[in-house]
Amino acid sequence: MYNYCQTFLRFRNQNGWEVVVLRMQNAKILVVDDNKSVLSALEILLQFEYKTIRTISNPNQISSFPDLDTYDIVLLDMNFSAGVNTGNEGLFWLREIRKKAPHISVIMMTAYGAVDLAVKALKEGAADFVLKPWNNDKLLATVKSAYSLRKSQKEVSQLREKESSLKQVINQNNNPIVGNSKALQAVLKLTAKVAKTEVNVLVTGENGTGKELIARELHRLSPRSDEVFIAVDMGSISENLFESELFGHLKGAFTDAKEDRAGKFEAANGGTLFLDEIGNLSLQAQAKLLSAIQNKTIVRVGSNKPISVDIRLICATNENLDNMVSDGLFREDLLYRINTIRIEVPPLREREDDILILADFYLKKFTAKYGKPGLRINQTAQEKLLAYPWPGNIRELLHTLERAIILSEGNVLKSEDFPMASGRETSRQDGLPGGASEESGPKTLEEMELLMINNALDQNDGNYTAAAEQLGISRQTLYNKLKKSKH
Ligand SMILES: Nc1ncnc2c1ncn2[C@@H]1O[C@H](COP(=O)(O)OP(=O)(O)OP(=O)(O)O)[C@@H](O)[C@H]1O
Repeated sequence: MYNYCQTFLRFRNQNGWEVVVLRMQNAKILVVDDNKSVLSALEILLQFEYKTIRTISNPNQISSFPDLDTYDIVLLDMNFSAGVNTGNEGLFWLREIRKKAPHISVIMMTAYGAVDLAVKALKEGAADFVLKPWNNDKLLATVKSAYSLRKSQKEVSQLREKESSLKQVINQNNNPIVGNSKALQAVLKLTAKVAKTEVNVLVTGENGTGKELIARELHRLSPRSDEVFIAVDMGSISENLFESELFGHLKGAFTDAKEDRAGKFEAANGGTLFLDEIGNLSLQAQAKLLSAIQNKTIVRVGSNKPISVDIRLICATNENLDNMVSDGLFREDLLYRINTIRIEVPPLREREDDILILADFYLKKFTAKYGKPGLRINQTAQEKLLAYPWPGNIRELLHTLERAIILSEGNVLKSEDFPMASGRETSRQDGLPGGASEESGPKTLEEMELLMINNALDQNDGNYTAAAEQLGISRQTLYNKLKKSKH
């Protein structure tokens, strides 16, 4: 009696009876042998374990065998013509199968004493071989491991497929870079030039100017564009999570480490890692980052095993890192590492030519989103948009438009639909915000920003998140600006 114990599941039902269920593998197996009794013996043996068994006695049928590529395993005899023992026929058919369906695991069946032939077959891609006459248990074990191999190959290829579609989704840039100004065109030209290289890039500029868009463009135009682009906002990572977020951790390394986890460096391996708000890093975190960049290796928290990583690094900041270096707040050696090429994205107020083009782009986008086709911006409103200094840059412009479109009732957006807090034109026509007179009003951009922040906080009952949202800046930036104004 064969040992079928792995094939059955035994359990007791609610009446206490032992129930035995046949556990069948969903595999499809094809057996090719010119000896009919071999075919029936193998069919009987295998049908207890595997769902689909087909047999053919003439190998010529292999070429025209329907849905061959849906099979998982082929058990293939090495010698077909009676009296011929060279095994060449078997090798020929092995090649044919591998040509038509390279993923199939082929197990060769060879006569005792023909092991050298079997080795030849292994070199040509066979998964394994069994000697005839076979031992049932051994044959079942061989088929079982060939099927496990086949299953894991299937899983790997499915995972690869999923990975590649995920990469496409992650890398998909639904936000094109819009604008015609000379300043933006110069930035795009430099971006395209630098993208082809592997150098580390530092993208600088005020909040909302499009630094992340430029970083994505650098990746899109780079030789790594088929790999992932991973963005990390350093402003939102707390000091004690920095290491685990970036370098990963082992299970049990700290209280919340319930399982091993790869960090962003490993996730970005082969692709681009974008570290936004790099100026927010503590000196301690800067030292760890520098070591990872210099050595091109990371060590997961709780481990001492270095892991090599291959990433292209892009950093961004709205801070003046040179000043931070002078003030001892940023490591000079780190700045030197991340700063091979610097791309400065100009603020929107310095590229006025882009304002109406951007407004038109986002008008189309939001009118489609909110089902308000045909909405247009009238002349005075356009002039107001052009005159406003946009301290929150493009992010503020698109939030302003979105709000105006949501609240609009007619077909035309007028000046009063854009209640900006302040601006060159606004201050002339509508008076300064918060009742400030021209003399007592803010004199510098920083003062104006502070006034706007305070107004937004008032309007949102002191809620920082809502105020930041209204101004089109991140909560962290709002904090930074308030902190700066107190010094
Ligand atoms: N040239 C542009 N064309 C179209 N949309 C733009 C452009 N520049 C920026 N945007 C949009 O403005 C928003 C802010 O851009 P982004 O996040 O790239 O700015 P940022 O400088 O990285 O901001 P932060 O410093 O706050 O991280 C995004 O929604 C982006 O799609």
